[in-house]
Order: sequence, then C-alpha cells, then structure tokens
Amino acid sequence: MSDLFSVLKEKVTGKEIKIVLPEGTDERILEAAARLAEEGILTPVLIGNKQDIEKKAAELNVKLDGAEIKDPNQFEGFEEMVQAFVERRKGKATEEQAREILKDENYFGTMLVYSGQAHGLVSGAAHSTADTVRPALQIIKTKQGVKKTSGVFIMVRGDEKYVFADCAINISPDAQDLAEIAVESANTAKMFDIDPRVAMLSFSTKGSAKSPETEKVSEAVNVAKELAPNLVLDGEFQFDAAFVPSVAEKKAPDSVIKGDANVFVFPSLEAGNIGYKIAQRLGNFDAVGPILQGLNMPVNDLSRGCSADDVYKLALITAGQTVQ
Ligand SMILES: CC(C)(COP(=O)(O)OP(=O)(O)OC[C@H]1O[C@@H](n2cnc3c(N)ncnc32)[C@H](O)[C@@H]1OP(=O)(O)O)[C@@H](O)C(=O)NCCC(=O)NCCS
Ligand SMILES: CC(=O)OP(=O)(O)O
Repeated sequence: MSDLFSVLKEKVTGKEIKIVLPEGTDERILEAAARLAEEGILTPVLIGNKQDIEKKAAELNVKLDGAEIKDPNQFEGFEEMVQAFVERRKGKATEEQAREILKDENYFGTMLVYSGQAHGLVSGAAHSTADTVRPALQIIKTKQGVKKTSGVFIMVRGDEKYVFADCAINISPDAQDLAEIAVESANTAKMFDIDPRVAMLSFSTKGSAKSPETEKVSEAVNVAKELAPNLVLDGEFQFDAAFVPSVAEKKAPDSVIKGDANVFVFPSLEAGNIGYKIAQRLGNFDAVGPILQGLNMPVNDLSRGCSADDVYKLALITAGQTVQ
C-alpha cells in the first residue's frame, strides 16, 4: 500500500489539482493540508473563516503556505453560485433557500467542485456521512450507467488488501443495488492493484439457509453475473466460506471462489459498516475510505474517528481519481 501512495503521489504531483477540505478548523484536516501543500502534491482548499483557520493553524504550529482558504461569507462568486445551485436543483430550492444552504461548508465546497473551481472534495472528519455526501448526491450526481453511489473501504494490513462494500451509503440495498455495488467495487479494486474476486456475503452459503435476505443475495449474484459476465464473482457466502479455503472446500466446493475472495459485498449497510469497523479495531487493519463510487466527480467521506494520516491518504486517492 505504501507503494500505492508513492505511485499516486507521482501521478498527481505537478497536475495543479485542487482538493476541497471543507472542515477548515479541524486539527486533523489542518495537519493533512499542511503536509499536502508542503510536499507540493496538490493545493488544499480550506473552507471557513480565514482568521479562525489561521488562528487554529498557529496554535497547532502548522504552516498553510500553498493552501487556499475560501469563506462562503466573503466569496465574490457567491451570487453566481446561488444561480448555478438553483438551476442544478431544478425547482427543489428557491434562491433564498440556496443562499442559506450554500453557507454550509459541505454544500459550498461541493459547488466549488461542480463549477470546476476545484477537482475533488474530502470531508467527514467532523460531519456525519449523511451531511457529507448529501450535497454530492444532489449536485454532483451519479455518472451515466450508475444508479446508486456506494462507499468502499480498502482494508490494509501488511501485504493484505481487501475491498469491503457498501460500508457507507445504501442502508437496505435490493438485489439490483447489490449487483451494481459488486461491479463498481470490482472496478475500484483494480485502481488499487487488486485483481477482483468478488464474494456476495450472507449468513448462508449456497442455500444453506433460506429467507428473503438470503434470496436477495443469491438473486444479486445472478444479476451481477449478467451485468459483468467476465467478473470472478459468486455467492451467497458466509464470510468463512468466502475467505477460508478449507471451509470453502466443505461449504462451496464447486464455486469459482475457493476461499480466496478479496472483494466482499455485504448484504446491508448494518453488516458492512459494523464489519469494517471490527476488522479495523479488532483486526488491526488500516481502513482507507470510504471511497465513494459512481459519482461524476470525486467526493470522498472520512470517518469521524479518522487520523491526520487518513485525511492525507484519502486526499491523495481523491486526487488520483481526478487523473484516471
Ligand atoms: C446517503 C443518504 C444520506 C441519502 O439520504 P437522503 O438525503 O435522505 O436521501 P434522499 O432520498 O432524500 O435523496 C436525496 C438525493 O440524493 C439522491 N440519492 C439518495 N441516495 C442515493 C444513492 N445511494 N446514490 C445516488 N443518489 C442518491 C436522491 O436521488 C436525491 O436526489 P434529488 O434530491 O436530486 O432527487 C442516506 O441514505 C443515509 O443516511 N445513508 C447512511 C449514511 C451513514 O450514516 N452511513 C454510515 C456511516 S459511513
Ligand atoms: C464511515 C463511517 O462509519 O463514518 P463515521 O464513523 O463518521 O460514522
């Protein structure tokens, strides 16, 4: 993984990429912004009151040379942004509502990306996922051919790398959603040099239990195979049948997945979000993400439990998504 970040640094340095960090006074954001600017990798665009941000940076003894600061309350292009927002929301917000909404740093920052004044956004160190991603869902929207955005983590421990999905967005995905999440997650895996072998997870392996929940996953397997016939994918699997070869031999001997899956699609957000945090906190995996898939422009969320290093890495990944 350290290789990945070296490769990403090389790929994005000198491309004049601007990444918006709306949480301008958060300690971890400031430390990451200073590091990104100092290393000349990209231009962090911090959102908030300039004096507040500079005061906090001075307290932390971090230098913001090379970073930009934009304050929605002092922004010259604010009225133009209001018009663009009203137009994008197509009758869902009046001008008056837009003026209020755009004072929110996540909405303001997302509009900077949408209008081409920055290339991507990373937020969520101090905001819930819902408040971080809602502006992106409403303004940036999904790219053609993708119905739903979803959020994956790259789980890293030493040389081990896995993709966990969806850990961030879709609370109760249906079979169609799960199939799309699987295909998108396999594409994301390739960005991290993972040759995808996708397991659709359940509490049942190949019909060992029958319920609407297990049938949803087995239907998702069929839909995903139609969407991406060349993808190595199977299910439904319990985690051990997907991950442990000796268990796979007993529970699913005829499957193309032989306990060697590396992309895990969870059946619900409950399972995905709980699952990644258990691997992170009990299993000592680094959890990089959530990386949002399927948006027109890169916007990525952080966990509120993140470190400055997590912010730095996710900003690099976001910059990498802009030059793909
Ligand atoms: C993502 C989430 C915030 C969306 O909820 P919401 O704002 O109530 O969604 P709404 O149904 O009102 O939709 C708002 C807009 O987003 C769009 N949207 C909602 N879910 C979407 C998805 N998965 N992909 C793409 N667009 C989506 C809707 O189409 C709608 O667009 P429109 O206003 O242009 O018509 C919600 O599903 C959620 O809270 N998910 C869980 C987040 C979380 O806490 N995760 C755990 C921690 S990581
Ligand atoms: C991804 C995630 O779970 O975010 P948070 O911890 O901020 O809720």
